Amino acid sequence: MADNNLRFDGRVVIVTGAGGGLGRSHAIAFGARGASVVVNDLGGSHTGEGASSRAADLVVDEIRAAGGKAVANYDSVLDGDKIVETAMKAFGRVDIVINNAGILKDVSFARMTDQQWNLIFQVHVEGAYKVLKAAWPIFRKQKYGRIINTTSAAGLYGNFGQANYSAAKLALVGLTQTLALEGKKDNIHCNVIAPMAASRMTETVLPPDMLASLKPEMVTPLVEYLCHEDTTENGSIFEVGAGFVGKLRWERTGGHGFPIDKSLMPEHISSEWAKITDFEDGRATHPTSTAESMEGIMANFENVAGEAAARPKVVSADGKVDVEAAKSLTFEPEVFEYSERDVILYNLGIGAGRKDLHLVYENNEAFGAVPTFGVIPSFTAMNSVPFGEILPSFNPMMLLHGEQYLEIIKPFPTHGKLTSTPYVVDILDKGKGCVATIGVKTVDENGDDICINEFTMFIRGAGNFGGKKEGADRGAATAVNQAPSRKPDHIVTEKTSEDQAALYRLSGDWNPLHIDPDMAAVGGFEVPILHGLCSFGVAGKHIFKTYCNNNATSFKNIKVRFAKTVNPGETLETSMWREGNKVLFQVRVVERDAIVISNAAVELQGEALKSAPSAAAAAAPAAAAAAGDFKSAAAFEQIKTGILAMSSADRQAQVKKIKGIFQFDITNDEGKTATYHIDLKNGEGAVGSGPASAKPDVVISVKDSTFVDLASGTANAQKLFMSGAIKVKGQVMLATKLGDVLKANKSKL
Ligand SMILES: CCCCCCC[C@@H](O)CC(=O)SCCNC(=O)CCNC(=O)[C@H](O)C(C)(C)COP(=O)(O)OP(=O)(O)OC[C@H]1O[C@@H](n2cnc3c(N)ncnc32)[C@H](O)[C@@H]1OP(=O)(O)O
Repeated sequence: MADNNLRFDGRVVIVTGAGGGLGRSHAIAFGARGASVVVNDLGGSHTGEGASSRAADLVVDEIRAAGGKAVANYDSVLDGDKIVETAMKAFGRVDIVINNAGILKDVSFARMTDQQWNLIFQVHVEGAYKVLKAAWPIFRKQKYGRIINTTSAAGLYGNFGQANYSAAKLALVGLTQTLALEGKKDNIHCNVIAPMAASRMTETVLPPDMLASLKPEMVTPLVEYLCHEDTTENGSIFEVGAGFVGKLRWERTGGHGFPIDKSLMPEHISSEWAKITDFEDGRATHPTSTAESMEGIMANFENVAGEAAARPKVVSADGKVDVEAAKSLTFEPEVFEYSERDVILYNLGIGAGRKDLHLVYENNEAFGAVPTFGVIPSFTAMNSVPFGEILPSFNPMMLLHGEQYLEIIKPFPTHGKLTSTPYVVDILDKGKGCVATIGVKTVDENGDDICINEFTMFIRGAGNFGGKKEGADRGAATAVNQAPSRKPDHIVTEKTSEDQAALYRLSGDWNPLHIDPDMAAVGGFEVPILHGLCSFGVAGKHIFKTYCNNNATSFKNIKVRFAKTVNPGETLETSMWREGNKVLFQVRVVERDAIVISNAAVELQGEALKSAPSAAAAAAPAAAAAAGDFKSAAAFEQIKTGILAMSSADRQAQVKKIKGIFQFDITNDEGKTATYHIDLKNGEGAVGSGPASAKPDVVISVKDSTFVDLASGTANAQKLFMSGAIKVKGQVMLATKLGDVLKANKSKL
């Protein structure tokens, strides 16, 4: 026997229609367990006629006699504010509302009058509304409220002679479910019960021997349980009576999706009727929200008949996947036209900021995308892959990005038009999920190859379709890339922003999983998660900075596995190990100590192979920089290697130590030369036109075809030069970078 430990001391309960039957039972039970009770009853008959105070008074007396606290209220539920006022006047608060009052006007639909219809709606629906409307602001303010609405089996299933009552009772289910959603954040819970009990109302529809066993006291305990402060149940429907308590939910068949590009005719419906109505074929689901209810409809958006009909069938009726048929499919190429704005947006989306001018400022000499940008043009190509057709069961909310491989063939221009064509690489059956890899080849306007991507998707719950478990070895794309056990050579830590996913999605991945809490909940996540490709970009940016001097040609390829999800706002820590021409890396979420990117590597090429520092190599120029030894061309080179490899905070600190006079002689195609100098004192200085007044420590001569004649208007030219608007190549880039750092240091420029 359970203890009587579900108490309601200090709580105030309103029970409507509490003069008899269920309401009386609820009121007495709450009174006995410490609650102060407002016993509302108009005192009318079960059909709504008459009014007397007696029914409510008797129940109040009963509660008081047992040592409880109660007051009577004789208002109609249509005056719900007066009932709530009674509670506030008598007890100063309201915690629980039990909408129990109701009447019947049973008559067959053929004979039902408007008045009979309207009256039932008034008492049941409008009455519940009025009481709740008055209590709601109190609940919200105190961040607490418990509501029970009372529906009926007649509402859930219909009942002969009760069209008005059935319709009104089902309205209360809708009211309950919406209030549960709206009240959740303020700790207001709302549930609905369909009781079966002997009462003045059921007397008219049930035989006497059944009524005897249907005591209201067998319903009330569920109401008490649902209204207790420890109960988390919210938005649920229960059937209760004669000692039975059960929860009710919706069930929907797997249904049938018709092609969206063909007109739908009743004959089509007829031909698929068996499937539309089959609850037993293992495809039925139990949607619990509007978002879940829409899943079937959303999945069907990709059901395009014209193209589908022309393609070989990949998934058989029994769910088997013909991978070879999938590989033979060809899909429409997608064009991605972009400008510097898109490059900046992408770089911002992966955490670049105003301090990374070469990533966010189009006029900066070194402006360009982090090489991981290569996933963006190809992402659009995913639009032409009919996932619903090639995967055994596809639900976009259950899709997680599993792995990514990107091979860079040619550096990306900062604007242009790229065309990407997808193809199926493999479809594996991993039991827990289906793992599908889609390749995408991207070419520029000349048809030259720019990059190749392989997107691997893990679709949870779509496995066990009898497919193969292992795919072929595809070199770097499937390399294991085990992180070494030694200490990382480099670690870069970066806190993502709470708005990271909101920003990243603007680069083309509009998946609602990353922005819409309801959709994330359908996928089983507490909050919208960060895009895998966003974390991928953040880590890629760390490697780009650490090993590549931000040189866009230094990534040959990059491969990652998304091992765990990341939430926007978490701190990503990239650990890096240089092994031959690879930088092996992994990413950890610091707050949860969880490895979120594993089995990852960047293969370096070109300059980066020569200059990419191991930990020891990086230390030497940094040490030189720290010692302030900048007065030789060699030391200047060290600045370049050492300082630019540092984090921006360290770099700023080092630049502050720089002393020296730097002179730049820039010659254009016509042989005109302009000279500028920077006199740095502790990292501060201004660009001057003409040769340095004292003997320069370093003279750098540069030829640049895009360099315009700077001989006139030097003050202006000087500004342009420092802003990077004038495009110069080679070492002058470094001067521009120094200029950036100087600006960041609030130099007098
Ligand atoms: C429509 C356009 C498409 C474009 C795609 C991009 C759309 C984006 O909007 C979507 C996203 O960005 S989602 C966010 C990024 N991704 C993630 O957060 C996924 C994180 N990973 C996980 O949760 C688990 O690894 C998880 C759940 C994936 C697997 O974990 P577990 O279920 O615990 O699996 P486990 O027991 O470890 O392994 C089972 C078998 O699966 C293989 N495997 C594991 N993780 C994998 C992964 N990430 N990718 C590929 N395969 C993976 C394992 O090797 C194992 O195989 P086997 O049994 O053969 O050893």
